[in-house]
Amino acid sequence: MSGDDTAPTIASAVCRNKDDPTKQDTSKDSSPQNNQTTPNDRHNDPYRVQVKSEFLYEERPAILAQPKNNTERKAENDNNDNRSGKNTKNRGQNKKRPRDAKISSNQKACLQVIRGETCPFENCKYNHDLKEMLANRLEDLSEGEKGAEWLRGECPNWKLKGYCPFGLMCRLGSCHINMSTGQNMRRAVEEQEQPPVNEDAAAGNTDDSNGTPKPGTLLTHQHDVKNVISKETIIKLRKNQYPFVCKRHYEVTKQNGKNNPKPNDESFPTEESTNTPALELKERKLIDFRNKVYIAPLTTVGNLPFRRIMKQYGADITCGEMALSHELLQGKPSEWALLKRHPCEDVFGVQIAAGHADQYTRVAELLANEPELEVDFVDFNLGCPIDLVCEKGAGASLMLREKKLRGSLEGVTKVLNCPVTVKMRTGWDEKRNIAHLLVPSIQKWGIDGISAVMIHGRSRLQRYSKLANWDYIAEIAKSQSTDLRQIPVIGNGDIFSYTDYETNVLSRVANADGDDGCSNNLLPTAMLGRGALIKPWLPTEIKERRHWDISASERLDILKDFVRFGLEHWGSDQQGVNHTRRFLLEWISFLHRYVPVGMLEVIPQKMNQRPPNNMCGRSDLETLMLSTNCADWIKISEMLLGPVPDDFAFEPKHKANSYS
Ligand SMILES: Cc1cc2nc3c(=O)[nH]c(=O)nc-3n(C[C@H](O)[C@H](O)[C@H](O)COP(=O)(O)O)c2cc1C
Repeated sequence: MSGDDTAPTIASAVCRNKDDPTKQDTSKDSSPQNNQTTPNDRHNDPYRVQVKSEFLYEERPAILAQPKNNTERKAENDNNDNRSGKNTKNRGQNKKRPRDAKISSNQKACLQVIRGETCPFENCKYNHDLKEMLANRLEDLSEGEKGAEWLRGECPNWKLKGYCPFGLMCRLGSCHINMSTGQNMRRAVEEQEQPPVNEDAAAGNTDDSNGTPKPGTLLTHQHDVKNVISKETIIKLRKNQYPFVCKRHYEVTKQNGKNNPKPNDESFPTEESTNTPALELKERKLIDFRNKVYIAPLTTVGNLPFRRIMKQYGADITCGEMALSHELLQGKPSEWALLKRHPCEDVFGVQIAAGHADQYTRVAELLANEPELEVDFVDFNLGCPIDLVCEKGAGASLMLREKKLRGSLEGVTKVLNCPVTVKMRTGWDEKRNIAHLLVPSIQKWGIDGISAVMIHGRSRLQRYSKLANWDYIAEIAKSQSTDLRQIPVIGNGDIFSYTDYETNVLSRVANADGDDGCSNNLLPTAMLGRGALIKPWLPTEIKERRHWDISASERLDILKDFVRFGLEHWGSDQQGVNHTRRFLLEWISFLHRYVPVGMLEVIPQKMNQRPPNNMCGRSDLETLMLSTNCADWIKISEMLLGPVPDDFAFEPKHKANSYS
């Protein structure tokens, strides 16, 4: 990754040495640190990050935004409530969603015009006047007083493919729009690929208000499902006409007794469907999880652009965000988009949550049948603690329903020829952990194709509070019968440095070879959750066994890459910019928790330690990146994506980024 310290406004504007404002950020020297720690007896609080005293300020640095007082906060909340139309038309919408720049229909280009054709629709509400649109076009993100200069000439689609399907709507379009005619240009690039983005999106043909595609629109910014599922399949799913192989489905549900489909159920097997030939079973592929860095599924923040960053920093295995089976079965593009894989993800899994065997099995059929969709493994979600998911019998509540779980695993493994993994918590309630009973049960079912069980070392009720219980994870790994095929166990929780990995995982893998007669199924695998979010370079640290004192400008470079990947993935028009900003801010709500190694009194920082709230970094940029204030995160987003509208607001979605 290139550390471009000279060009961007950002670097020159804020990346200064703390003592001498004229000096650039000198923390760029990122030589490996040894594992020396300096115990600080004076502040021996295990729940606080021990920061060197010179990095604690008494007077708030000018670079930081002033925190809001209670009156301002209340006014803002009231304003948000009004805007979201509380209890009226916007009920059910995520009220925390940032308010983005609105684009009227007239500002959107008609698809036909962008293509240089005549629009066949009489009442088309989109704009047909290229000249007018050109005159009213929003300026490039890199232009203007507060523009993100570093993006100049960087339309990612144009750069990569020689064509930007967003045409006039592209917020970086100066490089590919003929400014006198409004024509969207093409240029020859080696190995030119087909434009990957939907042209409906290019013309803005999506419903901005809630991100739902209009009828007939398949691909949208957020829901670009090209290379995931065919348009025909989506249509069949929406019309309830997908020809599931009900015979197998029937066999699976029959084992579960009471959940057999009723004769009137749409899923009840018909004469015809029970005669459908079984899917051809191919040889099952294997995945070796040992000595790998595996990025855990992470809803919202574990998106495709983030996973590309993780691959750059040494992640071996990646997994998509949790997808809900009933939404997949309804043919919802936004849900299918969660299964999208980037070519750099060489070992990629998808995670499915369902409460019933027939749902799991049907999704598996779709995964098996869709030629575009290539997944290396399918992960069962038995860990999601959210009420909405658990109430449907999915997520962590599936841990409590063994029969359903067994039927689901049998159904899915019969249909798929890729490995299946199960990710679970320790149990529902920490006082009654059950994973050490469930894992041996799964083993006894003798289902071929289950290649690993991942244990997040907390109960459902604990969510993210308390430390992950690694002793219990080791106990689970030893709980299986030695007479049967052993299922490998991967532990997960609180890995925030290479020493955490060595202490929690490697030492237990080594110790378990001991003479207590128990077999050792704990794999030497670094499964990262929040560690990857807060320190995306953590895979490198683990592989190189070092605490990396990465500089603020290097960290900014990571964010620049994310923005480039985001504009490529979500689109480079205003809506794509809005999505990219939103996901960037969600990520920063984790990233700010990192305290640079060079500022630490005691190395390494631990996941559960709360940093002091009066820290300043070694440069203004580092100080800004340490800020816990949303206003400062927005400021960072403005450096990267240009200014936000005046009434822009953001609140992070995930409570898991708290320290509690
Ligand atoms: C923001 C966030 C989103 C998550 N989303 C998922 C998910 O979609 N599926 C899942 O199985 N676990 C999810 N998890 C749990 C993680 O995969 C992981 O098990 C957990 O964070 C424990 O690891 P950690 O202590 O290293 O963070 C999520 C965790 C976080 C913080």
